[in-house]
Amino acid sequence: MTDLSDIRREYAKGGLRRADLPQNPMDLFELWMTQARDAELSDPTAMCVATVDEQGQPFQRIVLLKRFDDTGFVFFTNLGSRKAQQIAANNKISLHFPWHPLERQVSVLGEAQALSTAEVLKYFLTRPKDSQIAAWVSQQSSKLSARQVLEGKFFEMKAKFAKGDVPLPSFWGAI
Ligand SMILES: Cc1cc2nc3c(=O)[nH]c(=O)nc-3n(C[C@H](O)[C@H](O)[C@H](O)COP(=O)(O)O)c2cc1C
Repeated sequence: MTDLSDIRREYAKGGLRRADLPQNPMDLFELWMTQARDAELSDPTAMCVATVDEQGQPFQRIVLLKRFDDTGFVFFTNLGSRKAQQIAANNKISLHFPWHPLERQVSVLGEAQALSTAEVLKYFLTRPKDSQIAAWVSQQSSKLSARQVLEGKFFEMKAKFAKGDVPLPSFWGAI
């Protein structure tokens, strides 16, 4: 067994005092997100989303948080993906922000629900054109025979949508 027990450091950035906790935990999240951005952490919006399959087996993957407010946290994904399918069967999920360079982490428990197409479209239109095209190409959670297949599909779609706007794929959404 590989022994990593000699990897350790002091965690001395200071603790969390009950007196410093705001009434609404989202206010603290907002402050900590601002601090994570100010600290120039790489990917401060990256969070692990845990879902479970029919056997109750959890699986986690990174997604990017795109919005949050008192009603919840929003990320965008392929609606045919494993995560979307697992959420459709069991919408209990957990989010985790690993802000360990700041000696912090945030865990969120809750129930996922899909955003309306109108809300998804609003965000989709703000994405760079290549990201819009990538949404068409990425069949998440399925096996690829070769990387070139994916790249080939991307360039095929790029040519197809060279002129005009890229439409919102029906299989792309937000949770
Ligand atoms: C830094 C990073 C950011 C990612 N952001 C997203 C995202 O915002 N939405 C998404 O669907 N997948 C994102 N992914 C890919 C997911 O981690 C995952 O591989 C993919 O969504 C398929 O997951 P699933 O098969 O469990 O559904 C990201 C991966 C990395 C490494």
